[in-house]
Amino acid sequence: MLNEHGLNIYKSGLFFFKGLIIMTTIPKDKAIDSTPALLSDGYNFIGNRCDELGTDVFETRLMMKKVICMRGEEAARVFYDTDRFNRKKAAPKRLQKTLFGEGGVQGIDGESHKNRKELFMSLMSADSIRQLLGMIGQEWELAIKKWSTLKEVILLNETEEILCRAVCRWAGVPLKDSKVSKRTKQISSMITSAGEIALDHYKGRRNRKKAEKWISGLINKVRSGKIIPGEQSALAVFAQHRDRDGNRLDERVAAVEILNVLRPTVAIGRFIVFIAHALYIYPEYRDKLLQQPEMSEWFVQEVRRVYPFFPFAAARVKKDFEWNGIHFPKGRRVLLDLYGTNHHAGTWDDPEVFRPERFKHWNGSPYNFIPQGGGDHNTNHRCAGEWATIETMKLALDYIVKKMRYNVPQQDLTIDMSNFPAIPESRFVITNVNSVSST
Ligand code: HEM
Repeated sequence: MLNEHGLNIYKSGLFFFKGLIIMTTIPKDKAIDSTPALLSDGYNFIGNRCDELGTDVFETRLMMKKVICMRGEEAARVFYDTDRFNRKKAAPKRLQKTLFGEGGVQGIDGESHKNRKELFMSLMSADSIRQLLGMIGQEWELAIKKWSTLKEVILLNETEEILCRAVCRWAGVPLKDSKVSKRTKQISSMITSAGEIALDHYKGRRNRKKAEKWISGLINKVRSGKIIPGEQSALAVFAQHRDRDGNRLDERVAAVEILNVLRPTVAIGRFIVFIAHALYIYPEYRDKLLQQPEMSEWFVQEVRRVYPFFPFAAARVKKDFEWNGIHFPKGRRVLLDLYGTNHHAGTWDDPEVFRPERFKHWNGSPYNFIPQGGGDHNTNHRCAGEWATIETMKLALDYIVKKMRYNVPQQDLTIDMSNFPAIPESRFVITNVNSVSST
């Protein structure tokens, strides 16, 4: 489209003069509203448009509202600048009703965010993560024994149960054997329903309500002294925390935050399925993993980089600012493409190729590899559980490669990139599972 000066306003790099300031017109998506395109392009929605427009930042409309989309290391650096962006009212309501919950750490800013985040980070000491891994390891041992008696195993469902049992124990949340399946399904539904429409979405909302009620009940019992969880457990930390004025967290908000520990830990099951998928597609890495101790970390990082999980992070412009000559108006919703940044050709050679060795030379930037958000874990909204996730994945890789044998029968392993969150259609079925003794 041409503007009144005959310039194509959809392309980046064109300038117009406004007084003495040189402003770049933000490249614009051609569609009147791109919501249908978001649903069909899925994880590639921002990347496809950036490639078409020759830019890393463009404006579009989603649900008829203007949104700025960005990708890449420099964009991430700006996005995580807390002087420029806020999280209040940034995430769509439908995500709050299913995935995140309302009133939780994801949607708060400034001092209150820092204080709340401290509670999460206090759970993530090396010692505490070691304890979690110990519990997950015990569950893996039991699960592999059980799987060897089964005709077939759906890896996603089973690993979610392993993680649900372990994280509840670690978090001080009592969970009877008879309730494991029900609670795992409830938690898993919060994850899958976030991107669903109609019925499945409402099922997710219902499951969130039930889970919040369950955890609120436990918080009540802790506060009235009916149960005494481990001192440093998530249940104790969130139920007993008092702010500077001596006030407790609202019971429902505390429940949301405890679920902010349980839910994403169960979600690591998805990354474990991607590990199994990658080992199936690239079997040559099995030997490398046995021979090179560093390979385990690189492999896990490459799985987090290549496979689709969290597509975007959302924020709102805190006050008007200019970046690279582009105007960001106060209040505008901005989406940072997490998946697209991990696949950015400016940072990653052959970004679509699965090559764990690339992590030998990764520069460790907090802005170019951001599957769980970027910036600083304490002061930004970067995932509190990132280290726990990496260690849990390394443990799973160890079990899958060294402590069990299995077959991968014919099945539909297609990963539909328009599904949020994406997963192989079959959820990864394995058969003939045998445990391998370590002697
Ligand atoms: C399955 C693996 C995981 C993925 C893909 C993941 C991804 C993410 C992402 C993308 C964010 C938001 C970043 C942003 O908004 O800038 C986030 C935030 C968060 N994650 Fe994770 N996460 C995972 C595991 C975990 C685990 C294991 C925990 C806790 C035990 C956890 C706790 C949190 C919390 C509390 C936040 C909010 C942080 C804040 O708002 O300051 N996550 N995660």
